[in-house]
Amino acid sequence: MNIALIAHDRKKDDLVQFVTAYCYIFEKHSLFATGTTGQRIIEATGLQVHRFQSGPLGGDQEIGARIAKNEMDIVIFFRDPLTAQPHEPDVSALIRLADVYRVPIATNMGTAEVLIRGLERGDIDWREVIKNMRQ
Ligand SMILES: O=C(CO)COP(=O)(O)O
Repeated sequence: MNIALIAHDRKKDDLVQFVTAYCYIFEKHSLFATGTTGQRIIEATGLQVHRFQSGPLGGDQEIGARIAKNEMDIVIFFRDPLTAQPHEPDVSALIRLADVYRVPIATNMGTAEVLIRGLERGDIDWREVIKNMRQ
């Protein structure tokens, strides 16, 4: 599965902790991230992560484009709801596209936990079926 990992600055420690804890699951999948988030994950875990641009420079839009092409299966996006983001329209657009294409998205650690355990159990295998149907 292709998994997008994104965190706003004040949530990056949480995401690094989360990915570290579930490293044994993440290592079985293809990981993508916005620039700085990806760098932090690589440094902390040694996992292979494809990095897009940093969020404010278009990284959210790049991930959104992958969703629109049905190339992203899961999005884990630890948003900071208490800090204004200069690229808020990009953030909204990414979340909107995940809803348009029914891509499972977690915007906080509580939901991410459920999502990643579901992934491990095979609850998200239907994504592979959808991808094969559209090919
Ligand atoms: O701003 C972001 C998402 O909206 C994250 O971007 P960075 O991972 O480059 O900090």
